[in-house]
Amino acid sequence: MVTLEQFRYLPTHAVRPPACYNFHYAEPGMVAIFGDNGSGKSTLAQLMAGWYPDFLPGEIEGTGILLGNPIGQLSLVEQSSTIQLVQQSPYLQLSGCTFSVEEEVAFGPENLCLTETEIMKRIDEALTFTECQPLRFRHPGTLSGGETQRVVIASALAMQPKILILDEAFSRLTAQATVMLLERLQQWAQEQHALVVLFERNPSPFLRYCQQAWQLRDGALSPLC
Ligand SMILES: Nc1ncnc2c1ncn2[C@@H]1O[C@H](COP(=O)(O)OP(=O)(O)OP(=O)(O)O)[C@@H](O)[C@H]1O
Repeated sequence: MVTLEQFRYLPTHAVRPPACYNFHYAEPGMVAIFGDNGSGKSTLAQLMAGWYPDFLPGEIEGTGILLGNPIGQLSLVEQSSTIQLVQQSPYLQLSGCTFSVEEEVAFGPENLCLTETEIMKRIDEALTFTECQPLRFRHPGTLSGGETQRVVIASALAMQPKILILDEAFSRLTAQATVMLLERLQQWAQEQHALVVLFERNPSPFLRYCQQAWQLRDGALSPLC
């Protein structure tokens, strides 16, 4: 599903030498990439989410393939139905133009021109999955950090992506809610034949839910298990 071979991203006005990534994973399931603050996790997560070149200006070298498409070939909009990225700051990912959680989760699927029945089904499933049903009619702007984070994850799931990238997406959740979501995501990935890629600083509690893991350090990925 994701292949990076001698893949380098050279940002415009780079302040440090480019990292060289080697990464390949083609099975459904959950994997993780761990790295310290500033190790380049978010940049790699964005590259895997197809943000180059729309939101990552610069040059790329080497081979980078996402779901069979070379990185940079499809626009972000074209990729949104198959690849979703959830980032650390949930408030930045709300659309800002909806008045309820239900509308917020519907926002992506509505742009796919699905039937009303299919959209409602996806909303229901995503809200149940993330335990957001009680928030359904709340205004997104009134939610807590943890609630917003779960709504943003629900919005990504409602797109039924083949690659779901979660960049420190559990940072505002309780340990209990994190474990609940990890268990469900592990099962979801198998059922949907999808790949979940976690980007986190610490292996615990994430490592035990992953089929494979890597450490991002000094601009290179090395296998952790
Ligand atoms: N491939 C790269 N080549 C050159 N610079 C990079 C590359 N990847 C990241 N950087 C730069 O390194 C810095 C840290 O990157 P990034 O924000 O991706 O790290 P992070 O691990 O997500 O950090 P944090 O955990 O603090 O959020 C940024 O200034 C980014 O532009």
